[in-house]
Amino acid sequence: MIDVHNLSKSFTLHNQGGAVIPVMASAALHVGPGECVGLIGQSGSGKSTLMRMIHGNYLPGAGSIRIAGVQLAGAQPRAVMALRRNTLGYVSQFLRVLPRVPTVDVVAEPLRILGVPRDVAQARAECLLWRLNIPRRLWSLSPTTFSGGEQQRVNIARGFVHPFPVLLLDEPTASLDARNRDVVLTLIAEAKARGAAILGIFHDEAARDAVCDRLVDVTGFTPGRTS
Ligand SMILES: Nc1ncnc2c1ncn2[C@@H]1O[C@H](COP(=O)(O)OP(=O)(O)OP(=O)(O)O)[C@@H](O)[C@H]1O
Repeated sequence: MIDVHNLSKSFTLHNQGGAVIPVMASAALHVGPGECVGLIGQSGSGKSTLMRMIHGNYLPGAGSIRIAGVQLAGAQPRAVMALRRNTLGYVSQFLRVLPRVPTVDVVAEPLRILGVPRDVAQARAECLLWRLNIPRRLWSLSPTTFSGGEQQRVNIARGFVHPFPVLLLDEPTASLDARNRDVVLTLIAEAKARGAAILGIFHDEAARDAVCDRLVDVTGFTPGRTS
């Protein structure tokens, strides 16, 4: 489902004399259906950069990224958007929403975009908000004023509302208490059970151990490394 081959990435710092910073070379990984793979490696080793390339936010310098058979590296923006709509879910730590949109609509939106009827999409959104312990009185309000943990849970609900075949999770349990962390781990386990391929960054080792089948150390993709 996720196949990365020979991926390289450098950043060019245009505001610092065009300095080129090589971050990654010859990166390779595979995540199959029903599998959760955790990215590990010291701070600055390139975990987020790899995740952003796989989500299509950063362009790789070279190499191949196939998501459910679709070549992402070099794909047209329209193809990337279609992949994100149907196949590739992404849960980041931070919620980005338009102001004044009610929480339940924020969560239901990925389903609405796919043409799911409003009542069905809202019911699924409400179920996730309930499971993630977002109080019902907040469902009709915009999440822009919610606490950090509440916003993260809204983001998780939005990420899990459609049964994406491929999921990218960037610190999905970062600011959650133990009770909500367990809910998220259950959602991940359920996604694996229905066959989703999941790639995650989890700084919380207990969470990582609970859901990851394998770990990939991105330090092994540091440019100039001989191993
Ligand atoms: N947009 C960018 N422009 C320039 N350099 C960048 C950019 N994004 C990341 N980098 C650099 O790439 C390297 C890898 O960063 P990245 O955020 O991927 O590491 P990480 O392993 O996710 O770190 P952490 O665990 O601290 O979040 C760092 O040296 C960082 O400074």
